[in-house]
Amino acid sequence: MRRSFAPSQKSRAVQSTVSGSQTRRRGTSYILQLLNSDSPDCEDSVDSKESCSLKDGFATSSQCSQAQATETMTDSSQDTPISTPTNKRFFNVVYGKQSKKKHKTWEGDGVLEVGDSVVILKDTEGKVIGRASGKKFANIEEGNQFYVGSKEVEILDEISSDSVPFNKQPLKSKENDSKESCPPPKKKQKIEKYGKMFSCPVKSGSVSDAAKGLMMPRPDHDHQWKFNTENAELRDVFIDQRLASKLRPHQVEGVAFLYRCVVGLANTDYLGAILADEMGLGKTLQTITLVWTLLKQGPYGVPLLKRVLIVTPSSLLGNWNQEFQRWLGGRIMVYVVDQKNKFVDYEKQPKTPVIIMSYEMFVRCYTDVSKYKFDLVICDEGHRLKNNAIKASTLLNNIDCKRRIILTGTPIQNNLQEFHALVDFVNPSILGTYSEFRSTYEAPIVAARQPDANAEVKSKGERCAEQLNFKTSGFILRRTQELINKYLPAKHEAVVFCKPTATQKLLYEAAVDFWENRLDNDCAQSPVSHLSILIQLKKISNHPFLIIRHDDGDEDESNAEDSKNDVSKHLTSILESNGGTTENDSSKLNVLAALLNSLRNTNEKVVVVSYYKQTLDLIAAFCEQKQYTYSRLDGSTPATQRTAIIDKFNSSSCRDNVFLLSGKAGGTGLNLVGASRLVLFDSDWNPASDQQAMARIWRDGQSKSVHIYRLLTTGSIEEKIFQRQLSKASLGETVVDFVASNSTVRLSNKELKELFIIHDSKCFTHDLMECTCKGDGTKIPVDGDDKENVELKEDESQLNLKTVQATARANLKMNQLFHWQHHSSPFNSTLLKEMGLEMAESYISFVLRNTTS
Ligand SMILES: Nc1ncnc2c1ncn2[C@@H]1O[C@H](COP(=O)(O)OP(=O)(O)OP(=O)(O)O)[C@@H](O)[C@H]1O
Ligand SMILES: [Mg+2]
Repeated sequence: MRRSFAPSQKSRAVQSTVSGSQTRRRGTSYILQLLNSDSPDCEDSVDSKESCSLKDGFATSSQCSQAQATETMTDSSQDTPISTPTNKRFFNVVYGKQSKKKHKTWEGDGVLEVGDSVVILKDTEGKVIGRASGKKFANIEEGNQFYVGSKEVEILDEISSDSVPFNKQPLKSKENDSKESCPPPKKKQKIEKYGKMFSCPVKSGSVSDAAKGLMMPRPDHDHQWKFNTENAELRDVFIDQRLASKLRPHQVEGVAFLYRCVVGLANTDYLGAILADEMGLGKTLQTITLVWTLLKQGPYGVPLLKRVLIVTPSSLLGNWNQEFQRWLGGRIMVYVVDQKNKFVDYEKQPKTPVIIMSYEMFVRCYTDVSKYKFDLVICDEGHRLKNNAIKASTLLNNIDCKRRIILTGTPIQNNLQEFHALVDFVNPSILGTYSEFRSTYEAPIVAARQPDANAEVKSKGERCAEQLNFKTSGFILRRTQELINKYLPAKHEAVVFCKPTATQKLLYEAAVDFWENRLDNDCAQSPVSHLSILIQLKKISNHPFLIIRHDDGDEDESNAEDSKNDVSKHLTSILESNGGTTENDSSKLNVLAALLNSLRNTNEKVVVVSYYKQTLDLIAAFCEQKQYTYSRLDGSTPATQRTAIIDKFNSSSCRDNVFLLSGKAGGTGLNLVGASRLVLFDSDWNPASDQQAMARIWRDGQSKSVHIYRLLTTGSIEEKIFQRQLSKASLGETVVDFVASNSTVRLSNKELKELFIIHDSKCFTHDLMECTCKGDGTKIPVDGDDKENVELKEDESQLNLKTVQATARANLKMNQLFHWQHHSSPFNSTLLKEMGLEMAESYISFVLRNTTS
């Protein structure tokens, strides 16, 4: 009996064909379509022992992302015997020796060719490095880590076949190297000049008085000493009035900050900056303003910049171009490198001052790009440079340009090593080598966060954090979203706790029992990894359909051991003996169904975010069955189509009801203001990813009130991830204040059990808060200061909130929930109606709700 989801290439139109007849089904539905798929056999390929060191305790945050990564790999996949070029997928990867280390050292960049049953790892020249077969890889997604032959690989992103470097003719190198270099500054007698500086008159900038906008800070004597080697007259630099009049106050401050950094007013030796404003604060406009200003002006008369390189994720190329047009109209020439606009053709118009290209394209065209001189390099969504072993990172580092800006809404996700990598990119060596940094800052800060740290260790850690903060605050700026609340329409956020259905409960409990039984030392069978259980619990929470085991009988020997322990096989047989599954078996899907139904005859559009391709396939099938039209953007969407898909969906003429978005592929940077509702169907271990995804619709340009729904299966692993996020989000925030998250917590089996079991409650989170409200939405007055120290009730099941040492801000974050409305079922008559969830009442046990207006 073989069942499968359609492969990714086909997933937009769900594959529905006939297979064996042994499946037990209830009713006809899109599930039926899926079950009837004729796509060939599938199998899960759980390889948790290798992919994630989740052995004796709970995963660290990066382990968790690995866990997820592996999880996506375990989804069922197509198993077509012959792999043809048309059904191949290609991914940029980094590869290296197999290692269980959290921070891996990668050997190089490569490309992974994924056929239906074979994956081939090649280096960027096309040389084969390794192969793997016998497992199915159709659901590989960005961030996955696994082994191919003797190598370990990490998936960076999916690329189309024509983007594969060795599938292409090498780009033609230019006959005439048009490298433009700034003339070397004439050496001058600095002593003389310094004396002259004091009397140097300051003239107005190159813009006319009428057009004068905001004035930028003036250089001090040190700056003049170092940079005004020509002894030129000082000029005041103004932000063009046409732009200045558009900037929000925080953006004026942001532009001035960037100006101080890249001009060298903050530090004459280091000219880099990180603009780490939260999502939607307009980092693009701030950057464009800086670029425009310095392309026209400079503190010593001549414009500071001639040529600027902007590197961005491919899905944002169009966005950057549009933003340049929006704010500057035709006043600036921008060269966007894409499939049509080759980089080699830039030599025909080398005076175009701004080049925008994707990270992948930058790597491919590096030889040509490096022939040009750049005065400023900007890396959008630059947190991807946190891994300095990635080729893009190394090559960008090689660019001979001291002025570097990273833009990111989520600067630190896991640890201080990543932070060091980002800082080292913008201001090389400012914090020393990583090993120096580790001994000076990271080790004491992390030690201070250990549960058993004594007072001395704690105080040393705090001192180091303060020093680090001080050392970096001059070139890192982060502001929070509250700054733009007043410019945006109301935002209604809700965490919707969805009661598990009977099938979900049955499977959930069976999975935990299965794991527990195998823990028993006397048990003849080997234990089941915690990771496999986590995977299954998350699948069950999304929809029982996702656990169905696809047994194709061609497992090789290495899989035999896994299959013996195979929990999904066990669960599949339980599901089948229980009569199979229908769409009603997922409470979250029922809630989504109710929402879509309530919006059917309106012009409101909904973004639905999931981190799992298989779940997006399922929702796509659901939409088709219910005749909702949808757009979709995931890792397999070619870069060339992304902008068009987004623009089409945002346009008022587009009638699509739904936008299916992969949280991994499209979470960052996108503007999806065409939709006014967003459903986060599942959550990531990393709160920053969820925040990124949820910020896509509540941005400047949004004209309607927005509704954001985070769906959690009540009492399940999802709720526990949410609880962990509440703690970790706060840690993440303080990381810019440089207090690192200590993510090396391990849990005992007893603690793991607490984590795995489903809690029978309307809202486990509310229970842990020990909130005394009646759950009728009436807020209990909270004295902010008194509540400052309220934490979740100590409980072993809380993912060791205590041991990750929730900071004061973590408490504050948790406390924010006290300011939300708490609604327990049965609900008052208007609540669910207002939320568009009236039809889903029987599936919802609790709602946490908040409005920002
Ligand atoms: N001053 C402004 N007035 C009107 N609209 C603005 C202003 N600043 C930014 N915007 C708009 O706000 C939206 C979000 O801006 P942008 O994409 O630059 O955010 P971001 O900070 O880069 O967020 P993310 O981290 O999600 O990429 C864009 O549509 C942009 O045009
Ligand atoms: Mg952005």
